[in-house]
Amino acid sequence: MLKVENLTVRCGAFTLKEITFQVARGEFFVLLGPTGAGKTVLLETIAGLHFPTRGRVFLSGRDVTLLPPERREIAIVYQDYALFPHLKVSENITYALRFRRQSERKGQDWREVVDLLGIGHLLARYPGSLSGGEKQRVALARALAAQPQMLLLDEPLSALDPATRRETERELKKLHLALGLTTVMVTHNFEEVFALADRVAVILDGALAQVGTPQEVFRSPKSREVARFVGTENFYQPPAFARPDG
Ligand SMILES: Nc1ncnc2c1ncn2[C@@H]1O[C@H](COP(=O)(O)OP(=O)(O)OP(=O)(O)O)[C@@H](O)[C@H]1O
Repeated sequence: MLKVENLTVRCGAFTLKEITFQVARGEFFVLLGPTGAGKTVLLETIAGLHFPTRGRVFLSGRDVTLLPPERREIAIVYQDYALFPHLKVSENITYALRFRRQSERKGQDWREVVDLLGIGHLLARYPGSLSGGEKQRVALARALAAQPQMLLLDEPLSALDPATRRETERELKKLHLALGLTTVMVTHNFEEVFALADRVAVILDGALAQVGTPQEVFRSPKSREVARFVGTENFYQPPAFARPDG
């Protein structure tokens, strides 16, 4: 579904180095790493908001490396929701559909997404009157109404209080199971990885340090750096063979 091949991206003084991984259709894939590791730059390169200096991005076998964002059929949702304050919730959700012909619309109707997210009662309200959790659901509904091939989420839950965060996490899981949409999410929250991810990629200092299921990455970190990041105490690397002097 998504194939990222040898991706190198320069962003100011920062470089994302030779990133290669694949995400299967319907998979929930998480990019995990400390602050400044390059997760957002990677996500935005997949979305077409940065262009790589080397490497390729393929979506369903199509090389989209040089395509602008609007031709990739990808939706991206940020932690700050980015809703239009002067438009009602319903207008926010249907915003991207205004220029589409009926014949181009496929899959589920936006009202089904509204039902799945339980936000039907909010349609006539303006974003300013919504709670953080409600805004995030509306932002998700707006992204999904455009019927993307893939959903990108940049720390979608990090602005929420712990209780709302867990509730929205469950909603996200439910939505993913219902729609089967290929999803790539950025986070530095370990709990979210275990609650949502089929597989996780650990990004450290602009490089991909390990990819695997959450269990594989947390129980068997491949390097001292990954072990340190995931907080594994019992990482053991046999000492190098000591050569006798002389
Ligand atoms: N447009 C830009 N111009 C210059 N440097 C940038 C730009 N965007 C990102 N960077 C730099 O690239 C590096 C990686 O940033 P990025 O936002 O991808 O990190 P992150 O892993 O998503 O961190 P966080 O978890 O804090 O969001 C940072 O050092 C950042 O300052």
